[in-house]
Amino acid sequence: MSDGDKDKRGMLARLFRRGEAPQSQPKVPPPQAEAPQDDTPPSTPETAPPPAPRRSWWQRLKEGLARTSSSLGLGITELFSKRRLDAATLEDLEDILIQADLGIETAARITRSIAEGRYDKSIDPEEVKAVLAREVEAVLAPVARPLAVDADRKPFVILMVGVNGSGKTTTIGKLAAKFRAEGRKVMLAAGDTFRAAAIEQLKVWGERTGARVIAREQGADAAGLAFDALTEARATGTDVLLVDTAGRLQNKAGLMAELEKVVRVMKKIDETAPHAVLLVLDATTGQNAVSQVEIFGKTAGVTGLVMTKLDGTARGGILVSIAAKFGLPVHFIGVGEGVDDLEPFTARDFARAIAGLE
Ligand SMILES: Nc1nc2c(ncn2[C@@H]2O[C@H](COP(=O)(O)OP(=O)(O)OP(=O)(O)O)[C@@H](O)[C@H]2O)c(=O)[nH]1
Repeated sequence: MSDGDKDKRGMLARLFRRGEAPQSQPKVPPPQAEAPQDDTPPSTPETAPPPAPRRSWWQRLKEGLARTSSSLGLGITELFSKRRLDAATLEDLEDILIQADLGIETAARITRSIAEGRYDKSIDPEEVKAVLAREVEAVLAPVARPLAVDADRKPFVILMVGVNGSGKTTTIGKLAAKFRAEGRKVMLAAGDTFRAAAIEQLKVWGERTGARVIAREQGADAAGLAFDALTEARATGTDVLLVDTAGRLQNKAGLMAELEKVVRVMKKIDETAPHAVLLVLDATTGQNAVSQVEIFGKTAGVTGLVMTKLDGTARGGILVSIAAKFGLPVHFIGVGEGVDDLEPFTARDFARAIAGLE
């Protein structure tokens, strides 16, 4: 079993331990079988114990970004509790911001804003955090855009792309749960035909969310699968088709060519498809995410971003760097493995959470 397969199995085990999976053992259908069609939104069985009180998204966001905010917060508190604002303090502040991956431009913008009218004065660290939040929000506001699902496009096709392990399959599952909760008919295409565990993982998400899953055996042609899925989704009045793809390294030309083929083939059925191409970025990969945006943007025509695993890094500022550099819409962020740990991206909440404000 590869490390990736172990990761996936570990992920599933953790989800089930946390009680987010069905009450019974997950029944993973045999290879090539498809999850049963189910048009009713998922419901809680009558015998199920009452669910534990849910933490709000704000609580989960704050906890998820705690590594970044405490590292920034500690640095800022240490710096400003003893010193007056001078050139050296500003330089140290800039270093702290750059270390959190906020990017050189944004770091300079924040330090400029702090310096204004405060030179040679003592400053409360909380005031610095408030300026940080304000400036980060200003950078992020133009890119915080909800994913608009056009109901006239039936199905609305969402292609998920990204490097290995960035969180594509998990994000598809979380999005399927959201769309199902909105009463939409959802189909999942297990286009990550490279790895058997990815197909199995998507089938489990299909069972959990009541979304039909179109899957084939490992190694099958991903473009053919996407073609069949789109044909069936059209015929069955599906609202949203989410297409998974194999994790690919952005420097592997063959895999990129296969991705282009998936897009080409879907256009034979609907020339406007895919209607959204979401690049899933793992926040823990740091600055490497920048080159992923560049290459996937050229190859796959990325229309928006999802950033996952913001809970796994002290450098969550990478999202701010990417926003400032590319201006691509950021639709969702993930701060954990659970189904509720993905939410639409909002600039103000993210900025306040990263700055450690209440
Ligand atoms: N902590 C944390 N883990 C996450 C998040 N999103 C996904 N993961 C985990 O990251 C691992 C990889 O996620 P997958 O969804 O399998 O990634 P993938 O991009 O489909 O991977 P490939 O199939 O290899 O291309 C899994 O263990 C997920 O549970 C998140 O927001 N936070």
